[in-house]
Amino acid sequence: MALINIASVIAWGYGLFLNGKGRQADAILVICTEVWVHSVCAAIFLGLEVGFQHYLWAISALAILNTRLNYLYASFYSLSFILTFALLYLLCADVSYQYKYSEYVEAVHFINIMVAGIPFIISMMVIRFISVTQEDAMAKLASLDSLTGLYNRRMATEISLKILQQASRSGEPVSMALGDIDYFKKINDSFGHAEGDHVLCEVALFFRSRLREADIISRWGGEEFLIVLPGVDGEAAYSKINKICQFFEKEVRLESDTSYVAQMSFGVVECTPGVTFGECLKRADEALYLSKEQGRNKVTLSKN
Ligand SMILES: Nc1nc2c(ncn2[C@@H]2O[C@H](COP(=O)(O)OP(=O)(O)OP(=O)(O)O)[C@@H](O)[C@H]2O)c(=O)[nH]1
Repeated sequence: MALINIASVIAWGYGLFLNGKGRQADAILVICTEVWVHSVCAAIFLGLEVGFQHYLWAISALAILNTRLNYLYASFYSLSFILTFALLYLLCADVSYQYKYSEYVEAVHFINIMVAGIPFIISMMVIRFISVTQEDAMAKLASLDSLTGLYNRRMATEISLKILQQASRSGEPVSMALGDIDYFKKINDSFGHAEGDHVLCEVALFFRSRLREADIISRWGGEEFLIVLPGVDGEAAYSKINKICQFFEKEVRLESDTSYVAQMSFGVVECTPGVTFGECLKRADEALYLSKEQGRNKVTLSKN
C-alpha cells in the first residue's frame, strides 16, 4: 500500500498539472484511474472497514464530466465505478486487516465517506455553474444586438410594452424617438462596411453616454435606433434629442476620416395613454420621414 500511496501522490500531481494546462478530460482520466486503483487495492489488502471504496461514487460523478467521451460512453465509464463498488462488497466483504490503532478505524471510515462526498459536490457545482453561465449567455444573445450591444428589436418591444403599461397606470408621460443615420449607405459605399459598423458602434456609445440609465436605447434595424424615454413628455423629449444632436457631429467620428461628419434625423412622439406601441411607432416613423424630407439632420415632433 505504501507504493500505491506514493503513486497516488504522483498521479494527483500530474492530474492537477493537466487540469492547469486546460486538459480537463486527461486530468479526469488520470484522477479517476488513480482513485479506482487505490480503492480496489485498499479493499483487497485492507478490507472495506476503512471505507476507501466510497471514493468510487465520487469519481463516477467526475467521470461524467469527461467531455471527450460521448454521453453513452461517459455513462458506461461512470457506471463501471459503481459496478466496481458493488463487486468489492461481494468479493472483499471477508477481508480483514489487523490495524495497529484499530480504535481509529471507524473514525477513518467516517472521514473517508465525508471526503469522498467533496468531489461529488464539486462535480454538481461545476454542472450548475456551466448551466447558469450558458443560460445567462443565451439570454444576452437573445436580447442584445451583437454589433452594438444595445437592446435588439425584440427586447426593446418587450420592455417598451411594459413601460407603456406602467405609464398608463401611473399617468406618467412616456416619449419615443426613432432615429436614423443620414446617408448611411454613402458611408458604407465610400469607406467600407467595416467603417459603417464602426459608426453604428459609435452611435450606440454616444446614446449611452448622453442619455439616462432609465432610457431604453435599442438598435431597431440596420441604421435605425429607437429610444424610449420614460417620464418625459413630447416637448421635453424633443428638446432633449435636439440638445444631444449638437454633440453628435463632434462625438461620432469615422475611424479612417475624422473630418467626415455623420448626422442623424429623428422622429419624436409622446405616447399618450390608450395609444398602442405600434401606433406610437408609426407616428414616430412618420415624423422621422418628415425630418428626412426636410433636408435631414433634423428632429421632428409628431403632432397629436
Ligand atoms: N455597415 C453596415 N451597414 C448596414 C448595416 N445594416 C444596414 N446597413 C446599410 O445601411 C444602408 C441603409 O441605406 P438607406 O436605407 O439607403 O439609407 P441611407 O443611405 O442612410 O439614406 P437616408 O436614410 O435616406 O438618409 C444600406 O446600405 C445597408 O446595407 C450594418 O449592420 N452594418
